[in-house]
Amino acid sequence: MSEKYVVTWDMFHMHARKLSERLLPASQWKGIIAVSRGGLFPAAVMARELGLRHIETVCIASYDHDKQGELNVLHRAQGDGEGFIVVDDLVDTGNTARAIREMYPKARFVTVFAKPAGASLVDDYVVDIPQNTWIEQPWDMGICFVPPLARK
Ligand SMILES: O=P(O)(O)OC[C@H]1O[C@H](OP(=O)(O)OP(=O)(O)O)[C@H](O)[C@@H]1O
Ligand SMILES: O=c1[nH]c(=O)c2nc[nH]c2[nH]1
Ligand SMILES: [Mg+2]
Repeated sequence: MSEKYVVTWDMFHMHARKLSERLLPASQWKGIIAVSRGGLFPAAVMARELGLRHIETVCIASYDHDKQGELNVLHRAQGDGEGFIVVDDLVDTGNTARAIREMYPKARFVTVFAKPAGASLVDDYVVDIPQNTWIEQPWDMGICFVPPLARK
């Protein structure tokens, strides 16, 4: 990927709150299925905002840092997703989203970020990101010392 889009915790929180607002009224939902691990972060914010306490996971992995491999489903919440919000942090190529859609055809599937190749696979998302851009999520970063420009 040629570009980077750095996400701070503050911005992530703000976007996840915006996504929650669009899912009102909360009474229509039985709970949330988080696509672990990335989806755990927005799921926590959404659960708080919508007053939902039934949280399930579907544990699916495909990337070794930025290299995509085969989809590996380690655990899945039961059912067809009826009455549930399925949330992931982002949709990129759409491979994960396609698998999720098949598993939970009746759920409302949302993400915080979406790149063009996968955007049409989700019911809603907050931020458009170009396809050539890697999203650096706040949980993958840390605060570090930056030497002053004039240091020898
Ligand atoms: O649209 P795609 O190209 O499938 O990519 C999107 C998926 O990739 C990342 O998860 P990853 O598989 O890296 O696992 P993680 O959530 O545990 O970090 C991200 O959290 C999405 O789930
Ligand atoms: O942190 C991440 N940033 C991305 O842009 C991405 N695409 C797939 N998986 C991803 N993980
Ligand atoms: Mg993920």
